[in-house]
Order: sequence, then structure tokens, then C-alpha cells
Amino acid sequence: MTSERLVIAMDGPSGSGKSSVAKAVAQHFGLAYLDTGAMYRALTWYCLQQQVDLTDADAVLAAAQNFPLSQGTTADVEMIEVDGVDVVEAIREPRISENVSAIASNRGVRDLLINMQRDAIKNSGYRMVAEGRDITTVVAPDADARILLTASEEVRLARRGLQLGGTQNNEQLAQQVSARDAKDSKVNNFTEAAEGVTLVDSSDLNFEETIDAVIKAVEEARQK
Ligand SMILES: Nc1ncnc2c1ncn2[C@@H]1O[C@H](COP(=O)(O)OP(=O)(O)O)[C@@H](O)[C@H]1O
Ligand SMILES: Nc1ccn([C@H]2C[C@H](O)[C@@H](COP(=O)(O)OP(=O)(O)O)O2)c(=O)n1
Repeated sequence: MTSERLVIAMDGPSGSGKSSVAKAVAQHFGLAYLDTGAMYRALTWYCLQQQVDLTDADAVLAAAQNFPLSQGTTADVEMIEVDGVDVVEAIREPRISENVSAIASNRGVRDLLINMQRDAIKNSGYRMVAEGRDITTVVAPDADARILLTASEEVRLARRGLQLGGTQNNEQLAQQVSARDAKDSKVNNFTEAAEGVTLVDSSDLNFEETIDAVIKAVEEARQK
């Protein structure tokens, strides 16, 4: 086992393949994995469960300050609990996708979760793939490899539709993907690669090809 540090930061819009590709890349390099979007989703679930008014920024922040989150950091088993309740499936439901931007646009909430994310990277011994919207730019701008994973809107909508098993119509998918990205873009720029960030466009790549492209980008960044 090597203990050489390897922090890989990955950002991108909804449905670009961040979670699935990041997990595969973590397994390839033998790294821990952090899904930061799951943290914002779990906090949304908690606020809804606590009947917090999502338009009340102070109430949302108060909930975040007492957020009883427990999250695993292995790529092969997803573990997310809030106050002992398994929320792995619940946080992917459309009602969460539709409300999560209200939580993620709260500055105080972001500061709290960003600190938790930096702690997670440190606790991994700096051997982790972390993915989200602001990992390459805010959470870990000092990562050893920084990647922006994109795909055309059409491709991302189609992927999300398939992933949700055809349960959502086009309008619902557009709300959960395009409209959410538009809201999230007001907080972070995850459509253009910042300086030093490698862009991987997966529009014309299948899953395996995308993983290979990211691994190649990581290897290249490590040699710099
Ligand atoms: N390059 C690809 N080609 C085809 N399907 C992909 C590709 N990358 C990801 N997927 C699939 O698209 C869906 C969305 O991917 P996901 O990792 O959840 O995206 P994100 O985390 O960016 O929202 C998943 O079902 C995933 O398996
Ligand atoms: N680092 C991050 C990660 C996610 N978010 C917000 C923005 C997103 O709408 C939600 C959910 O993120 P998630 O990565 O689960 O979303 P997708 O799987 O890409 O659809 O959290 C964020 O603001 N910052």
C-alpha cells in the first residue's frame, strides 16, 4: 500500500457522470471517495423532515449547525445516515432534487459543509476523490488533479432519464437537471474549467471511455 498523497477533485453539472465516474476512478487508484452533493441532499432531506421553512435562511442554517450526518467514504458501499436513518435512496428522490438548490445557495450552510469536506479529505490521509460543484475551485484548489466533467445538456437529460427508470417526463427532468443547474450556477461556475483544471467532455464517450479519459487526465496532472 502506498501512502503517497493523491487528491482528485472533480466538478461538473448534473448528469455529467461525476458520481459514477468518480467512484470508478477511486477504485482504480485505491482511494477514498466523497460525494459532496449527497451532503447537500442529506441536509435537504433533514430540513424537510424537521419541517424547516426552506425560504428561511436562518432556520436552514440553524438546522445545518445541528446536522447529525454520518457518511461513508468508500467507493463500493454507499453509506449515508441522518440521525441513524439510512437516507441513501431517499436523497435521490425528485422532491430532494427540486429543493436542494435552496439549501446549497445558503452561504452559511456552504461554509459549514465545505469545512466538513476539507476534514474528510484530511482524514483520508489526502487520498481521496471528491466530487461536486466547487471542489476544483473552493474546497480543494490544491488537489493533485482537478477535472471538470461535462456533457451536452441533451446527453445529461437522457442519462438522468435512464437512471430514474423512465419515471420522469421531459418537463420533470428539465426541472431536476437544467433548472437546478441554472440555480446552482449562480453560486459556483462549473461549466467552464478554471485555470489548471482539465476539461473532460463525455458527450461522445461511453462510461468506460470516460473513466479512461479521467484516469489519463489524472496521470498527466501527476506528472506536472
Ligand atoms: N459516459 C457515460 N456514458 C453513458 N452513461 C453514463 C456516462 N457517465 C455516466 N453515465 C450514467 O449517467 C447517469 C448519471 O451519472 P451520475 O454519475 O449520477 O452523474 P452526476 O453525479 O454527475 O449527476 C448514471 O446512470 C451513469 O451510470
Ligand atoms: N460541492 C457541491 C455539490 C453539490 N452541490 C449542490 C448542487 C446540486 O444541485 C446538489 C446535489 O448535488 P449532486 O452532485 O447530488 O447532483 P447531481 O447528482 O449532479 O444531480 O448539491 C453544491 O452546491 N456543491
